[in-house]
Amino acid sequence: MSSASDSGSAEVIRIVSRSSPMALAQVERVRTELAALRPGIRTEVVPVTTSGDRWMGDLSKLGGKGAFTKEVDATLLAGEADLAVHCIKDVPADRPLPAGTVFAAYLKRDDIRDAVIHPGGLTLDEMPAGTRIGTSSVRRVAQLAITHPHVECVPMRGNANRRLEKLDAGECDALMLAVSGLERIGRTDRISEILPVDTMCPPIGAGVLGLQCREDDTETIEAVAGLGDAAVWKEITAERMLLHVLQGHCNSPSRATPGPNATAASPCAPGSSAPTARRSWTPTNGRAPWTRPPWAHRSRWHCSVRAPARSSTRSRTEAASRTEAARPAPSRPQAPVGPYRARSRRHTARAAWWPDMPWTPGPGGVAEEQR
Ligand SMILES: NCc1[nH]cc(CCC(=O)O)c1CC(=O)O
Repeated sequence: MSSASDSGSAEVIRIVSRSSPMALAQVERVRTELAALRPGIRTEVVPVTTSGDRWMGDLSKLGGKGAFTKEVDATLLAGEADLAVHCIKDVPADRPLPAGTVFAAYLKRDDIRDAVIHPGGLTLDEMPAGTRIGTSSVRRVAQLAITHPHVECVPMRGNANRRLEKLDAGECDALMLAVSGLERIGRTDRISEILPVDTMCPPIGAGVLGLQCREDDTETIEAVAGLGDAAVWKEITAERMLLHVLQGHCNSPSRATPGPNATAASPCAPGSSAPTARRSWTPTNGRAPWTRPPWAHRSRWHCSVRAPARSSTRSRTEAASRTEAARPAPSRPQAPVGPYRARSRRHTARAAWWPDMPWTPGPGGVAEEQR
């Protein structure tokens, strides 16, 4: 937060976000809620264009990760803004938040479901074979392949307003978009069908906005923390932990049903043609992978629960006289076999920060509860 020298004692929070109509609507929600909570604080908007907005090709070719968040994070870290508003769905969970930033709050959750938009008002079941659904989402493509194999998915990028224009221009016959996003841009009138979550399981983080601050900016963190919803904080922490263990991201076919009663999650579309569908976590070692990921021995988190070293029968002196190099390497858990093992090996370095990501400290005592 910064004090505006020109307006006396008034405090200003500069809010950075993508510049799409949906993102700007999200910022307006934050400004309205903040105005009610902290009427003394002024807000300014800093819109930025992200690489995800600029690149109209396949998102996975951009590295697929953080395409909608990188430039926003950079603006926050550069001190050109004090608060970033992100769709949690777009924030990678297979890596930590950019160093020096934290989430101060997750807002109350919106609708988590996906909608179908067909100009003639048809539902998926009513659509003739070969109907072209405009979506580039691996998750949507994979699930449609199971439930509605008669329709065809065609790549479709651009912000939601732009996609609606492309639909009207005949680039596809129907669209799939998040209900929450359509609510934000005021276009729920275009919805022809809302899909239940067991037909189209939502992505991790669906319908949730996160408020990200610099971690040393306690003033802003304290100012906006009150906008957060405690139940959503728990849901998002659990969901992002899951995505982290799967090493998934917004362009991998992982799905989770969020909500207080939902704990189930699965990689979608086994056997689907989506290349990342191979990233199934089906345990090959008879153990649920999230209980102890194969790289967990690298982490402080796991160290703290590691079994004590086997007691030695050698005398203390004998043990002490042994050189460091001669000491046997600490035993490590056997990695599971199969593709999961190959992957975990490759990601060992990145996995070293495992304990930091999901346990991002939160304000208002939530962090205490998490530990
Ligand atoms: N990557 C675009 C994006 N990021 C978040 C949402 C929807 C809103 C949300 O779930 O928060 C959308 C649009 C869409 O999927 O239709």
